[in-house]
Amino acid sequence: MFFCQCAPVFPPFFLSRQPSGLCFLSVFPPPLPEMKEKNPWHTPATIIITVIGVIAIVALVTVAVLQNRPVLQKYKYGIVLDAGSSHTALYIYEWPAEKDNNTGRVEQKYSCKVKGKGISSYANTPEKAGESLNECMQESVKQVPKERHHETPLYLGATAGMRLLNLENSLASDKVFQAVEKALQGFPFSFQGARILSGQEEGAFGWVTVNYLDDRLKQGLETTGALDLGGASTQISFVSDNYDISESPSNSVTFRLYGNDYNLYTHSFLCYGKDQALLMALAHQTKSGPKTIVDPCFHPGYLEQKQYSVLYDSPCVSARKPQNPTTTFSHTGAGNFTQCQDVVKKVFNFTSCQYSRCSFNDVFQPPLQGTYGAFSAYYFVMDFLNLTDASTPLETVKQKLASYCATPWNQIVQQHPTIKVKYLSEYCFSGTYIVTLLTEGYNFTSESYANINFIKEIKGSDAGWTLGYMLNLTNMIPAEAPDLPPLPHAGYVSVVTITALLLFVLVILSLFCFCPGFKKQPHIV
Ligand SMILES: Nc1nc2c(ncn2[C@@H]2O[C@H](COP(=O)(O)OP(=O)(O)OP(=O)(O)O)[C@@H](O)[C@H]2O)c(=O)[nH]1
Repeated sequence: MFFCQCAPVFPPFFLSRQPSGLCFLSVFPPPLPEMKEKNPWHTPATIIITVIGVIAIVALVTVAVLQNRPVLQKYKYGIVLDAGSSHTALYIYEWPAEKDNNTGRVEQKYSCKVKGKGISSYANTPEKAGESLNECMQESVKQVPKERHHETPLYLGATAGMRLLNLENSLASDKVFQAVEKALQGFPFSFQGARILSGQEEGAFGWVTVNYLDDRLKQGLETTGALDLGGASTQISFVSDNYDISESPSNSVTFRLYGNDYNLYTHSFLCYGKDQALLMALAHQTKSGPKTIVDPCFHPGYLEQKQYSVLYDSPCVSARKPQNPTTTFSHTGAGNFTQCQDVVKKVFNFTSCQYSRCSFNDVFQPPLQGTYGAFSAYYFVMDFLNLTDASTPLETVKQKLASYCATPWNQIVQQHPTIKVKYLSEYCFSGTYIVTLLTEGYNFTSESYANINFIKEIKGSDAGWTLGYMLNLTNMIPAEAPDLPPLPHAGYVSVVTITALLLFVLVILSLFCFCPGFKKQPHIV
């Protein structure tokens, strides 16, 4: 039977040979032989192994430390211009450069509100549409690091304002786009074109944005619906388990994102943004071409001279223009919420529905489901009215609106001296319109109204279609879930280091215990 020579190990441990011949690890030194032995640590093999071991441990620890050191992040960028009916906004998004095709989180780095009105308002002076973008674009040049300029995609998406202009005068719409494209090509970014988004795209990308920012897509959680109220159109998008696509295929958008399939219901109502809805409500009240209207949606004491030509300029109302009206009319307020709701209801058609169920205007809508994020003008208006708290019951919302609408105009102006008079005068109408659209239009009840969250942004990024649009065009959301390694990086390095250390100790022990080549007879001097 082979028993090893008891060889030296690292202090403070000692290997001592028992009478049976086996070696035992002990903290006590073996009894000194009567003969004087040469120090066994000084054998060449032991020294070489120890040095290699120490170098290996130092190397492993260095690698582990370096690997886990926070590295200076490099980012990539994307720019999207939201050319809306009321104004244009620019957004810069950034994400870690090394993760751009799957796991990296895209965040809004910067936003800029273009001065002036939306690009559709420049139909008669298209070159000014291009010029209007210069200030925000120049700021973008500073915001994006120079070395990234040429690879930063730049997109312009136009929504309902340009949809309406295109319907009304497609030549004028083309000229506005030409001017805008020429202006954007003058910047050092990778310009990817300017185009009108369909209402369906606007709704679907708004839904993608909200659910992406909430991390619902990556984690495969139940999604939240998206309610977007613009100036000229409004969108509703949600996933409903009871949505039979065959009933209305045009409202369906299907996605496969991170390995999950989504069948989204979405609809965009052109002319039902809050500015166009106000024009429709005014058109309803001026059908006969009166000189004065007493509008329940405006505060008592409000008085403004308005022009018929401006009111009926929009294609949403132009067909209803009264015959031979006077040039102007006096727009006065009565401040009555209930009567205002009656006026607002007139802009919807609730009577015709060729489907199993409808929202309004003969548009199919499946049963509402889950929670909703309501953004853009939903947020601006409800935030001003202090009605964004989801715990406020619908009845209380209506009461507060009634009290706000009844407040005299001069009092309102005094209470809010810094707010633009145009915005201020319209909050009574806008609030009433929002409540009516949600309850009478989309069929939210007192109960389901509590599922609506009025939001401006999520985790620092604005809610809206722009982020979803860019994520789609840059393929930033994979159809399949990325294969993630079973261990995080730090865990992987730790496991490797500990395993290597254990192996090293094991090798040393086995060398001395089982390898005859390493047997060393004590030198007797
Ligand atoms: N009170 C208030 N209203 C705002 C503000 N910004 C925009 N609005 C108004 O809110 C409405 C919606 O604005 P946006 O979401 O920018 O809509 P848009 O993109 O111009 O319109 P669409 O082309 O229909 O999408 C418009 O009537 C704007 O005039 C704000 O800061 N405060």
